[in-house]
Amino acid sequence: MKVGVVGSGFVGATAAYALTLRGTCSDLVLVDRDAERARAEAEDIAHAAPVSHGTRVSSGDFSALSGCDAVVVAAGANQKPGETRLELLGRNAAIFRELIPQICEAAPLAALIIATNPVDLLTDLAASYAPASQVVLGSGTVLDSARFRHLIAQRAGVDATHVHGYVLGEHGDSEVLAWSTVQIAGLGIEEFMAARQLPWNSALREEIDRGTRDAAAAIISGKRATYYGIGAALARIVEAVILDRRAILTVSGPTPYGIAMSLPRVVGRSGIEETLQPPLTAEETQQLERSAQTLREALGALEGRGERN
Ligand SMILES: NC(=O)C1=CN([C@@H]2O[C@H](COP(=O)(O)OP(=O)(O)OC[C@H]3O[C@@H](n4cnc5c(N)ncnc54)[C@H](O)[C@@H]3O)[C@@H](O)[C@H]2O)C=CC1
Ligand SMILES: CC(=O)C(=O)O
Repeated sequence: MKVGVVGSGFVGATAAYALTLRGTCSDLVLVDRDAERARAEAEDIAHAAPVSHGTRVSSGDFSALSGCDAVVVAAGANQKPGETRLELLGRNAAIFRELIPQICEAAPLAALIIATNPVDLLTDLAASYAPASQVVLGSGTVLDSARFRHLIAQRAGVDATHVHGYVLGEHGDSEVLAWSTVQIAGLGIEEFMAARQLPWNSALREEIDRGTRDAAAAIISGKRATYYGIGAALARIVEAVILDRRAILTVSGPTPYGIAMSLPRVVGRSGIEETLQPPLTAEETQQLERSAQTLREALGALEGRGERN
């Protein structure tokens, strides 16, 4: 299995490192318009291979992506403190117009896994710039769902891998924390906390909501970028695709709302194999519709400025 990473900055390099530590692929190639950066990151990550799974790690230009089964796309601008993800749209859409056709030409059989923000809109744009045969999906709210589960696990005092629950909609400020989907040991959050005699109330719920929604801004203000969480999430998504895991992940792709965003999906060799619609409360459904509206408006504004094509 061969995986490419285009954009070898904080996110791309960390995803490559996570893939190396997981032993997901035999070959990994890093590409960046800053070729020296890609070379240096590849060399550094390659030094982890002999003490992990022996992955062959290299760097190159687009032609080095030939034969890739999956390509992670993490090229483009990241947020500065105080900036929203949607504010990156114009800059990163311009990069994608040139970049996506080059990747698809070099690696026509690769599944493209988009991380660049705003990830839902760039997933939509990437799919429109790629041939119809190319699998394209976005990392969506896989990271947000992990943050949500982490914060719930802390309060519940259990292993986060045993906490289930989904963040849906935009990977961004309008995302929907679907509390009705949270399950621990087959119990809803309130039942679980009551069964363990742990405190649970609306203030704790609000604290988890804010902690999930504001996680990126809080990390960016402290260290300029987020990359460990998303690096691990991207490695997990790549693995689900190339190893046909049929994992349930909230990746971003087409929805009945007329825009790409996250819903729980079965992810395997052909990318999104199935989209699932959990039974949400009326309030969650409304929030999801508002999230879709936010994304449609942002894309409409880009089109209005003639910057889509
Ligand atoms: N989806 C998610 O959950 C997350 C997404 N991100 C997003 O990932 C993206 C990358 O973030 P960072 O790695 O922190 O930024 P970074 O600035 O560290 O890296 C971006 C890299 O892209 C490269 N690049 C730019 N244009 C290129 C092109 N045309 N061809 C090849 N390489 C190109 C740059 O040279 C740079 O090395 C941002 O848009 C950021 O917002 C970040 C964290 C989480
Ligand atoms: C930067 C970003 O999108 C995140 O960490 O969620």
